[in-house]
Amino acid sequence: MSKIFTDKDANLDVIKDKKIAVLGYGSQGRAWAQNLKDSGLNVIIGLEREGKSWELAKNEGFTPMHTKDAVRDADIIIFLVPDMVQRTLWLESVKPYMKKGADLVFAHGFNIHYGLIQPPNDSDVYMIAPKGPGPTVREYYKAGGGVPALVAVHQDVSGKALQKALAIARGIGATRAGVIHTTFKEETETDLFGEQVILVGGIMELMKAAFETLVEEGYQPEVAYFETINELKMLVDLVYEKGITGMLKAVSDTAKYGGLTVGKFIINQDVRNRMKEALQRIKSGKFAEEWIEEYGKGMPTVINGLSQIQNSLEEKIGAQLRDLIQKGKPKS
Ligand SMILES: NC(=O)c1ccc[n+]([C@@H]2O[C@H](COP(=O)([O-])OP(=O)(O)OC[C@H]3O[C@@H](n4cnc5c(N)ncnc54)[C@H](O)[C@@H]3O)[C@@H](O)[C@H]2O)c1
Ligand SMILES: CC(C)(O)[C@@H](O)C(=O)O
Ligand SMILES: [Mg+2]
Ligand SMILES: [Mg+2]
Repeated sequence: MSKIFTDKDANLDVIKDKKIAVLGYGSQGRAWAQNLKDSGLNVIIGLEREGKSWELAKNEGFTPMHTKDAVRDADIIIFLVPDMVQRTLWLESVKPYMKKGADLVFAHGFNIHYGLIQPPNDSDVYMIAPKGPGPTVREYYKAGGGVPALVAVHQDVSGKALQKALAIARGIGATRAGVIHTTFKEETETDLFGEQVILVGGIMELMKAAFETLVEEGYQPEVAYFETINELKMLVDLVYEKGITGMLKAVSDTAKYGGLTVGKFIINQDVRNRMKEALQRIKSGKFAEEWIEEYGKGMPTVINGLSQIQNSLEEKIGAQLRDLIQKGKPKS
């Protein structure tokens, strides 16, 4: 079994006197900045523009600075802007202004693994990759818990890069849940695979396909929504709490039999073959190439895809039912 690092393996002392510049105040940036600050660390926020993120950071107790000023005397520089923005930010606002030998830190390996950022030889380069969305990183930390993470070291000039990665993992709460040591390559490839094949792409299309099949066959959309989208959370919660076996034990024997037989008919060998194809595209760098090109064109596929989803029947039904559904949620 992989070694799992927890609080007892991570000491904040190694970074407690360092100035930490968090670049970006979005999904992860906001969560990391607040968690690191609440862990007693010295955090400053670096942003390119005085826009929405700037206002939010200010309203939440930070004094944001322009990136070039934030990195000037930072000891640790954390890239928490979108992956496609990091290279330009690095070249234009970090590299020319950073202190010699400052640490470069990432939450995902994309830019280092695919060679978009070439760090100087005298910097420690490491990663702490939370295995969950930014708002959850904050929510779990505030409630006394944490979201698990992976750590990896790309360059270790000081000989302390892993210790510092674990300290940051502790500062954001991840060592409360468990941290695994990996490589930039393994994190990048598995993270992209996970979000494409199941967490974002797979689950979204499975929900949509099941919902739309029922509606096309004349069933009430509200019934279809409860069945194919809303209840998913409860079954995933059971898997989260008690494993797949625990989930199977909670459902009827009819659901167990139907699930164990029809599940394999739906997610069949063809699907597994296409999963391997998707992984191959990631490993070969083809996906990265395509994503960089899409970003360069202004992300038309992302913008159109999002707009189609926003205007879909399942989203309209979900919006109508959500107030009522939320009232049924446990209050704790
Ligand atoms: N979103 C997640 O839950 C998640 C989970 C694990 C790892 N990561 C990784 O964390 C990093 C940050 O991702 P995110 O989703 O938190 O980013 P995000 O999209 O939420 O970042 C938005 C922030 O980046 C800044 N920003 C946006 N566009 C910019 C531009 N053109 N120039 C300069 N600054 C700009 C702004 O401060 C903005 O608030 C990425 O490497 C991502 O892969 C994200
Ligand atoms: C939250 C995810 C999907 O796990 C992350 O990898 C991301 O890129 O947002
Ligand atoms: Mg990701
Ligand atoms: Mg991920």
